[in-house]
Amino acid sequence: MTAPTFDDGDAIIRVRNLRNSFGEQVVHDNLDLDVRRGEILGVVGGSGTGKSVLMRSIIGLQPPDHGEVHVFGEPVLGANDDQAFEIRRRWGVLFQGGALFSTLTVSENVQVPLKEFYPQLDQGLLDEIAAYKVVMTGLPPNAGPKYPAELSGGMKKRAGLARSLALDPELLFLDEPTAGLDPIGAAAFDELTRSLQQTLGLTVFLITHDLDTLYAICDRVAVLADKRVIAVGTIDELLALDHPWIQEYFNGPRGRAAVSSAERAAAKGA
Ligand SMILES: Nc1ncnc2c1ncn2[C@@H]1O[C@H](COP(=O)(O)OP(=O)(O)OP(=O)(O)O)[C@@H](O)[C@H]1O
Repeated sequence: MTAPTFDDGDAIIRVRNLRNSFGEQVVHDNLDLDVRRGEILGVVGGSGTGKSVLMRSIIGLQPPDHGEVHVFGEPVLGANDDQAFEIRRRWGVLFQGGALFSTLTVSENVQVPLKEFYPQLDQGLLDEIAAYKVVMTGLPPNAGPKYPAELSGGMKKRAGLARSLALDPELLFLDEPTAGLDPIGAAAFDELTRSLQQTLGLTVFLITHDLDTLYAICDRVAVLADKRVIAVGTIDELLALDHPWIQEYFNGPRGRAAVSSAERAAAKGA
């Protein structure tokens, strides 16, 4: 199997020798990963391989046993409060399930990070920025005053995305953003992610089980297995590797269906 290369000079995220464990359970060991500036990197792996734990380690919510994590060239681990504040300001996170505050409206949810990072902003400006982010994610303007319970699953994801974009981040973390959406809703969310990434020049770290998403919008894919990232590359590069999980994942019935669907979409667009 071709060894993945980890010497990218323009890495916006750089993880080295990461180890995470919970009691006896070692989730990551000797894990390395580079995410290039401007790419959408899909992160895949079997259930429980530690995709979410990896994301939490990168954003500083899961202190590892050891290892190094640099984001924007700055060390995330061991950063003091001021340094952590400055780094966090530059990324947005959409957690699995959206993680909206149920007692706040969509607009108020979007304002949470704005108030934390820019407490001097007056209410009028906060409302204006929130309204802009709501519309930017394809929600109707009247979604702003609604509570999460009043939204469909797809609208909740968009509201979560609007909140993750509140601070105009350079880097976006998305944890299974299309989980639970019907195929049309999922495809629309993929399209939104791609178009925002292109217009805003974002880098996207995207955890997904959705093969259609990988084919539709990911520039490269990182595969988690055996407690580490076993390969990173385009889908074609991964398909050339002789690893059983990769072959089964991409060449199994769902993988083949995703290829057909991507080919149909390409033919339609041509
Ligand atoms: N706070 C925690 N305490 C104990 N174990 C944890 C904790 N967080 C995660 N784990 C364990 O770490 C492993 C990896 O979890 P993680 O949520 O990262 O998996 P995943 O690859 O994202 O899975 P899925 O695709 O099912 O969402 C799992 O076995 C999980 O039970």
